[in-house]
Amino acid sequence: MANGVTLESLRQSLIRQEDTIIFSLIERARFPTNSPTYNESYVSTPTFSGSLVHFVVKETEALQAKAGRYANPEEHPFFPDNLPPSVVPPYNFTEVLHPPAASININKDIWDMYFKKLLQLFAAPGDDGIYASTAASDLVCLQALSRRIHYGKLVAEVKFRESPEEYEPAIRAKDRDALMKLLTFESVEEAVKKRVAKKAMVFGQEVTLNNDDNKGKYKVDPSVVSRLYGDWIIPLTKLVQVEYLLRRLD
Ligand SMILES: O=C(O)C(=O)C[C@]1(C(=O)O)C=C[C@@H](O)C=C1
Repeated sequence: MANGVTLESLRQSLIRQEDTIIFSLIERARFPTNSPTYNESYVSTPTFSGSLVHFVVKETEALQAKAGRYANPEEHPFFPDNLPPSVVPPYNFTEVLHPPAASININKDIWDMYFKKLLQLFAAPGDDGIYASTAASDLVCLQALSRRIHYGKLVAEVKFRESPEEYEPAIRAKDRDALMKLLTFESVEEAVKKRVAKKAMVFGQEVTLNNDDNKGKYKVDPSVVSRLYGDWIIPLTKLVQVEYLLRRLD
């Protein structure tokens, strides 16, 4: 494969990204749900009105755009409209993806999934007033999830290059179901779900000098992490793969 990218190397990266995602969930779980962070009338300035989390993500993305973050094809902003240009020298990222990939950004779905489904599964109900830090940890979670899910573009490219003759008829027929079948490896998905639960146990345990303390107490419920992957993260990664493949022959 050109550029040294293989399905195996991409899977290794997805495995490493599990660590980032699980640590980000553990950090967010330090805070209770803190619902005022998501109140649409919390911030009102002459140039912005909306929730605190929206404000923090939008303003942070503007700064990171200036620092060149979104010149990297692996990064996708949640609020792409009116982002300022980069002020840093351009880096020549190797082009692995087919150019229409750039039009795929499912962060809106990721945003909705995170706030409507995921958050209440791992943040305890309550309000401690620490809203700015809560929003900052939400941003870290969202960026880690977005990076992982959009990695589907690379995974799909490699799968296509490995067997174009299998994918081309389904792409031409715009047959989403056939593409979904071709790109699915159930045994890999099962391994991912088991591994992330195990990582949540290891990373989220209380570490004490007395081995017997806190047995079975985790900072984020391992079965919830497994469910986040099985019900949302993997399906959205597969959705990105289908979207990418549908444009692969454009
Ligand atoms: O490893 C792959 O082949 C992927 O496409 C990644 C992934 C995942 O999201 O973890 C998605 C679809 C496959 O069924 C297995 C795993």
